[in-house]
Amino acid sequence: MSETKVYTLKQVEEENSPSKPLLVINNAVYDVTTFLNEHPGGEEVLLEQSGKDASELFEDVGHSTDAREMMTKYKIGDVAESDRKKEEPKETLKLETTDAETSSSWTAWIIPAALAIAATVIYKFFFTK
Ligand code: HEM
Repeated sequence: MSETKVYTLKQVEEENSPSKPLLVINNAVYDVTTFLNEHPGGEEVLLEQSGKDASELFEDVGHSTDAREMMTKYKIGDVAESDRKKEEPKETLKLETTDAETSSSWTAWIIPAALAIAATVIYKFFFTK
């Protein structure tokens, strides 16, 4: 825990071995060697994912807060900025979504407003007759 290194995904793959299984979860690197026997989900799933990014599977299981606290003991480093793929596209998508929502909300205002004006004009014609 004291030493925090920066790993590229390639380095994780290379340093990973059956005697030293490494996992990438949410952009952090974990050495689960001493945790294999303790994992309530079994050592097999950890070994299967070793050397890889297991974030999705880890989140799919819905690990508890206890599990998340526990994993800090096995953290040996972080994934290099250049290899952190997931965060960036999400931010870009969020911005795009916000833009689309903003423009569609304007459209959503213009259509009812136009309908209201049209209705007023039509009613006025009826009342004048
Ligand atoms: C360092 C990383 C990990 C830690 C500290 C950890 C810890 C735990 C803990 C404490 C539990 C018990 C339930 C809970 O408290 O949520 C659990 C269950 C489980 N874990 Fe993990 N886990 C890790 C990584 C993974 C990964 C990468 C996978 C899948 C590839 C996985 C699959 C499972 C499964 C399937 C269970 C459910 C077991 C059951 O309910 O029968 N875990 N884990």
